[in-house]
Amino acid sequence: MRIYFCGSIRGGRQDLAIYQRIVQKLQTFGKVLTEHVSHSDISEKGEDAALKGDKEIHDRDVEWLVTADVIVAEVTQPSLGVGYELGRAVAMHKKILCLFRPSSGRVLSAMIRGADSGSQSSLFKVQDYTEDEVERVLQDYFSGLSTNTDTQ
Ligand SMILES: O=c1[nH]c(=O)n([C@H]2C[C@H](O)[C@@H](COP(=O)(O)O)O2)cc1CO
Repeated sequence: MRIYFCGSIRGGRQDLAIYQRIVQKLQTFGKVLTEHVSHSDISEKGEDAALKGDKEIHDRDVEWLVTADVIVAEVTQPSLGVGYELGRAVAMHKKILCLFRPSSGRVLSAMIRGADSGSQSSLFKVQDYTEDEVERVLQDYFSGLSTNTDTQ
């Protein structure tokens, strides 16, 4: 399973510790293409622009999106890049899980929450969670995916 993880970089790195827990758990389900999003040496300046220009970062990430089986996004810290990735992934008809922590005091964008039709079969899911339950929430989502695959 190829998993594309989205998390804020230039939007702010405040949630880095939770990104690390998410990526660690995702690695038990498959290959995380964007593991670097959880690296503590990537600041809010982004990946080393001298090594990789913005165009290279964009083109590489869109290519990874194309090959991904599932997208998991932590959307509590608002990020233009994450919003863009999600819009592109919707257009590609990918399975998407967005994770949001209401305890942050923020209200999630209607363009993200409203993309979840609420139906069982929706490809786009928004899940509210608290930090202590993040591994369980991921476990439940991925168990559901394999059950669906088994019955297809
Ligand atoms: O250096 C980068 N590398 C990179 O892979 N990204 C991608 C992955 C993240 O899910 C998303 C973060 O966007 P932003 O930087 O606008 O918060 O964009 C974004 C940047 C910097 O914008």
